[in-house]
Amino acid sequence: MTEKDNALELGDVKCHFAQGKVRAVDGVSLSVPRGEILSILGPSGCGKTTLMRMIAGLETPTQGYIRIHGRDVAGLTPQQRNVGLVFQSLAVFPHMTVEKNVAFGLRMRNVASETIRAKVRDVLELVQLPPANFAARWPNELSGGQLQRVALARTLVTQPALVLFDEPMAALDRRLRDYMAVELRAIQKKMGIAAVYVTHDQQTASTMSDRIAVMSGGKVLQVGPPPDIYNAPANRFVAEFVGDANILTVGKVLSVDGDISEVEVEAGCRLRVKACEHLTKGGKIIFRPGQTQVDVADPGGGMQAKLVSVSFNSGFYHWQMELPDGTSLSAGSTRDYLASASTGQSVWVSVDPEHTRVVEA
Ligand SMILES: Nc1ncnc2c1ncn2[C@@H]1O[C@H](COP(=O)(O)OP(=O)(O)OP(=O)(O)O)[C@@H](O)[C@H]1O
Repeated sequence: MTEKDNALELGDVKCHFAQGKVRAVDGVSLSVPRGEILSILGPSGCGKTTLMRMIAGLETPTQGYIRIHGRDVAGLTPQQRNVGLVFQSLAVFPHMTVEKNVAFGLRMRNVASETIRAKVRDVLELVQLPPANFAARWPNELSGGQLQRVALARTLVTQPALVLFDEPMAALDRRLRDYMAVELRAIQKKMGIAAVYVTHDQQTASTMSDRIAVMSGGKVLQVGPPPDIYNAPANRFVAEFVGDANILTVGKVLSVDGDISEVEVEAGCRLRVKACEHLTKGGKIIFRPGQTQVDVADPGGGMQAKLVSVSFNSGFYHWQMELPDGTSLSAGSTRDYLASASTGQSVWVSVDPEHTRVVEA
């Protein structure tokens, strides 16, 4: 892929505050190909908003370059960058109808009124707010999800080179947020505009994105498609941030047989894991609850644990176990493998070595 195919490129971008004492963004390099939606996922304070503000032209980088469709945007104003912003705080204008809200950006650009009317109608159809029902409504006559669509339509109507979303759905409830994530992705794909979506919510990031960049302490720790980030986390932070993870510490490597190695974990049991360069004392063995098996009898090579709790939610059984040293493990399945067990009883926990991953201590 050539640089021209990228809608956005960041090269070693830094933003330091307070004479360098606060390194809000500390050397981020990323590219977003045309038509892609990339999520920046990270906890509060990791530098997501500062990164977005630099792309939008609202904050000046301390170092590094930002290119939008191949053009270095240093020194350009937010308007000159032709970047669309959808921020949670950027509410729609309460004193304007839906149609006027959406038309606003085009009117500021002195577009002919006939063209404005046609474009506003098209974009309202696209965000599923049929103009016949919604064009004349006032913001206080809309639901949270509908308001979100108006904000999106208002940004898309100007056909920006890139759209930046900063937690626009944080105020919506879980169900609506999940629904809007699917919708937003469909609209973005239809328009073909590249987008960067900032969130601390891994579920929204997974649903929405082609790729996720996980950030912590001003740095990008891993970039990849959602399944890669989930199944092959680069380190413990990523593993725990993008879902539930069972984590055991390597005590001693007992044997290596090709790709598979048997280890004794610090919690005192033995486990077969996929061999890799981090397989040394202190390395962290990570496996997902959905890939963890539980049995009432030892299937061979299982770890004996105490069943602590059982719950059922959305079609999944969820079991919480404890190893003799108190380390917690969890497992989940649509089938009730422990139907005959009661809490407090011994069960066996095992995992296919193929589903384990060992990362640095
Ligand atoms: N203007 C500023 N002056 C000094 N420090 C700042 C400034 N803006 C941000 N910071 C600090 O930089 C760090 C990153 O802030 P940022 O707002 O980018 O994080 P975030 O990941 O977007 O967090 P949240 O999800 O809570 O919005 C924080 O420690 C913040 O306090």
